[in-house]
Amino acid sequence: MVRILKLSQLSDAERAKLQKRAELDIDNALKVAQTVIETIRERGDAGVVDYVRRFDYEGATVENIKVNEAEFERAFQLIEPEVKTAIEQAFRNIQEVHRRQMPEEIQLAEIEAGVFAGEKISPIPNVGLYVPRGRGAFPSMMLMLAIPAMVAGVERVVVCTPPDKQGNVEPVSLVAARMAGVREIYKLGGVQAIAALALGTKNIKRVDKITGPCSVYGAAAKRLLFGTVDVGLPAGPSESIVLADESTDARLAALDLLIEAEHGADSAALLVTHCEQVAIAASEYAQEYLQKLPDWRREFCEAGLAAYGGIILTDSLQQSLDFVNEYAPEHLELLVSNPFAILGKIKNAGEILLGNHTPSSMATYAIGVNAVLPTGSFARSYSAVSVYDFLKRSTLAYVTPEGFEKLKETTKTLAEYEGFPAHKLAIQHREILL
Ligand SMILES: NC(=O)C1=CN([C@@H]2O[C@H](COP(=O)(O)OP(=O)(O)OC[C@H]3O[C@@H](n4cnc5c(N)ncnc54)[C@H](O)[C@@H]3O)[C@@H](O)[C@H]2O)C=CC1
Ligand SMILES: N[C@@H](Cc1c[nH]c[nH+]1)C(=O)O
Ligand SMILES: [Zn+2]
Repeated sequence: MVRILKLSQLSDAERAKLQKRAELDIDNALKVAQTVIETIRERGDAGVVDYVRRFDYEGATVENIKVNEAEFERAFQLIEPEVKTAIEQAFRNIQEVHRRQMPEEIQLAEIEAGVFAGEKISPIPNVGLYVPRGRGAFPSMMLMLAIPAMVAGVERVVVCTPPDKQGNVEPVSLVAARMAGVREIYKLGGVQAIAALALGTKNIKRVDKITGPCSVYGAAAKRLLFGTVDVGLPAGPSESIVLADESTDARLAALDLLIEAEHGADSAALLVTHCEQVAIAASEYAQEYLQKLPDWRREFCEAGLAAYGGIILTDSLQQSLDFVNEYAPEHLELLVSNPFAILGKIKNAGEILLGNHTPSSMATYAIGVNAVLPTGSFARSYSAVSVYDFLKRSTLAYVTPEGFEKLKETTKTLAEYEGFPAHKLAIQHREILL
């Protein structure tokens, strides 16, 4: 049985524990990350290689940590035809979604007569994408990061992803990267990846921004290198809420609970409902479906559901909605009779999936919406990865002689008040010079 927790009977401490999820035990990882970062700062490529050898691939050398052309070609040979077809459809949909996000390059509006203001959008010149590979292969994450970067027009896209023990990068990720036009891939994971991208070495030029989900080690490195590089959204252990009402098919609720739970023992998979029958039935079905999973994934589910997840029984749909908004889940499935009717009440969620035919696995792989999402309650303020993660905005202004007349007194008055005489002079002299 998956545990059923009655929300009204939870103590404040129990509620806070749920809310916290698997708060990364980052202290130990911070110590490791500090040492690795300092070594890479001092020893550059040699330091990077030492840590690849220690953590991932014993045969790493300065030469072989960059994926070469032969490896890309081999990846295209290795990929199964049905996987290639699937990747192609995913690619098309992700590209379409992100193309539609692209704003106009230049926006300029007349604010008052002769005063034009707006923005110019430009891509970030160099970005590093982190594609994880600890507890699974993630070609889907390669697509979710590389496609928006490509659509945004980033000039240099660098990918870091851990090698396996034989020194190989997962081949479908290589195919996905190449389809998106990525040419520069390093076989680096965890701290050494983030440090190399942030600090730069002789062989790996530094980037302006790093984005991508990672485990606690990558997260620790990002925390320490914040200030040296833009580290993007906080995307850690996966979490979801399936919201159910009396109309929900408990089998669907149970299935979708397990989508999240199987990611890892640190995943937070929650089913939230005010309907006791649905809660009990879903708990039983989940037990049944768990038996269909391989041992290691089932163990992840059991551990995560007992520690951070489970079924939350509320008193009403409104209480369920309040819980959702307080929790701010990465993924939210509305498995209720009329999801559109309650959509307006959802305030905080990284992703909102509506109805019975929109399970979060489909959003992860095929729909086209981005599956790199903020976790750990950061969906309160951060958004899914999008083209905006790879763009920045310069404000833009143009003032005509007519506009100058309209703004000059205000500018002089405020410059005088703030005590900036050169600011005022630039206006006064223009009145004479122009
Ligand atoms: N929020 C989101 O959108 C997404 C989140 N995720 C999350 O990202 C995370 C990915 O983590 P992983 O699968 O573990 O992959 P990972 O690639 O982040 O971690 C593997 C790396 O960790 C390093 N490492 C492992 N043990 C170490 C040790 N003892 N000391 C120092 N470094 C060590 C190694 O260098 C290795 O390359 C998961 O929590 C997953 O749920 C994954 C996809 C999407
Ligand atoms: N759904 C995952 C990402 C994933 C990729 N592959 C499988 N799952 C997440 O939100 O973290
Ligand atoms: Zn997933």
